[in-house]
Amino acid sequence: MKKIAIAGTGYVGLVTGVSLAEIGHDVICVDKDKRKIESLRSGKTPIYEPGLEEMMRKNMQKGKLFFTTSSFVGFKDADMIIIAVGTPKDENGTLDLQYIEQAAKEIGRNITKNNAMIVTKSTVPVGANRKIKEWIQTELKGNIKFFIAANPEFLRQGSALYDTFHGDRIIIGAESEEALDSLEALYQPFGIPIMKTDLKSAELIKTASNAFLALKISYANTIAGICEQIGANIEDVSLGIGMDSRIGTSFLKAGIGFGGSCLPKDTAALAGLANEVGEPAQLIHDILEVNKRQELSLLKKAIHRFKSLKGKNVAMLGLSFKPETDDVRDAASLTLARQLVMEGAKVTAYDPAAVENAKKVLGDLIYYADSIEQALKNADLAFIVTEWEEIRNIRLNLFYEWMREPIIFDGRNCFQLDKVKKCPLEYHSIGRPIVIGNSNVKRQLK
Ligand SMILES: NC(=O)c1ccc[n+]([C@@H]2O[C@H](COP(=O)([O-])OP(=O)(O)OC[C@H]3O[C@@H](n4cnc5c(N)ncnc54)[C@H](O)[C@@H]3O)[C@@H](O)[C@H]2O)c1
Ligand SMILES: O=c1ccn([C@@H]2O[C@H](COP(=O)(O)OP(=O)(O)O[C@H]3O[C@H](CO)[C@@H](O)[C@H](O)[C@H]3O)[C@@H](O)[C@H]2O)c(=O)[nH]1
Repeated sequence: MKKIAIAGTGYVGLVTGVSLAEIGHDVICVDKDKRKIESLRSGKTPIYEPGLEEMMRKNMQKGKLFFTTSSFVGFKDADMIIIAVGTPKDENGTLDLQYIEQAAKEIGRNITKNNAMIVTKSTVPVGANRKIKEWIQTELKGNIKFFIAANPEFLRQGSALYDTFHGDRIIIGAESEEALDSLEALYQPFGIPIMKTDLKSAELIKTASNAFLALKISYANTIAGICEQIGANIEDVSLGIGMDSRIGTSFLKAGIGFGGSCLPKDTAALAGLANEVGEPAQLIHDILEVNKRQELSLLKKAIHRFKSLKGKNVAMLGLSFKPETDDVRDAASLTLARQLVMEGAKVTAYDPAAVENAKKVLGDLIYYADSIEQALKNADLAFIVTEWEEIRNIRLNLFYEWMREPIIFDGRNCFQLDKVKKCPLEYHSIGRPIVIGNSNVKRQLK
């Protein structure tokens, strides 16, 4: 069993640390954020991820998993150090390597073991691992030999643990056979296909994969726009397209656009790389353009429907960028909320997990509700932004009972049109015909 240190204890670092402890390694997670480390030490995960807290506590109790703010304590005698710090977008849209540089230099200053493996899991631009090697080298205190490897992460938030144990592939890029073999041995117990390649190819696989997923979504959203014009149904069209196994049904779900900390950022980074190397890629820019338009597509429909949203009470159901996470980074809800307020609407939002994070970004620009009912009470219209199960399972009649006007703009196509038709609702969704529900039922309900 190896002594493994993880630099950065966010979504990726924590899930990786917990999973490696679970298969028997001795893991220490290092993070600069004192509050995060305190919370982790007390057995509380600072992020919401199904199953994570339980598995974390189990491995802490077994003495397999530790947390520290000290790079010295974390890195000094590690056999392997996994870099999982953030790589946010900088002002030019490229990936900011400042945290990677800090972490690499701290690793260089503190490692003592010969032949230590330094593995980058953070999403980095092509060529970053070579820079990491140099940053480590400049700080080394003696003649210590180390290896570097690129090992991009493909987990999805909301199913991060599941993905770690059941992912489609593990990509390892390195300069030496020794490094490739050592990482392959580490990952073999997961039983997931492992692909070995060179450093640059591994780095590119990550951003190119995310941009392809984003491409599929923007494609579905483009086709959804056509469906709206001709009266077709995107749900059927996407299914029909995806049943061709060369295309596949996943990531063809039309909606209010893709968000999160990865798809938008990595697609922009790939477009930037293409420009930088003299291979301008309009296709990749267009993925982002379509998404920007898509985020405001429901708002456009609402403005068209009401002429003005000034003074309207708007309920917003869902704030996180997708269900089963409290993350609001690059979430469509943020763009939509800001725009609605600019239009003069009063927005009351509900989310089962993401209110605290949304408050950090939106502050008191909008109101926050503790329940779906509270958000919908007396609303003139409602937007559905995140398809949490609790939201998908709302009894449709409750929109009618609670809202002043049961007019819904559903950005996630949560409800089947034939069910909506039986209820007293006005229902606008994405890539599907508008439904004006049964007004006889409306009277019965009253
Ligand atoms: N979130 C995802 O689903 C996901 C999936 C695959 C890849 N990635 C990539 O993985 C990387 C990490 O993403 P995340 O979402 O886990 O980030 P995050 O922001 O949740 O966590 C990053 C952590 O690194 C810490 N940190 C920063 N500098 C440090 C340093 N010098 N030493 C120790 N800790 C330091 C921060 O305090 C923070 O806790 C990014 O490159 C991201 O693009 C993310
Ligand atoms: O058919 C679809 C699928 C997704 N989405 C949206 O796309 C965004 C991203 O979803 P998803 O990819 O499931 O979430 P992430 O957790 O951001 O995961 C992506 O980004 C991670 C970080 O790089 C990668 O590791 C994962 O493989 C990659 O799926 C969300 O807003 C979804 O609502 C759609 O609109 N339609």
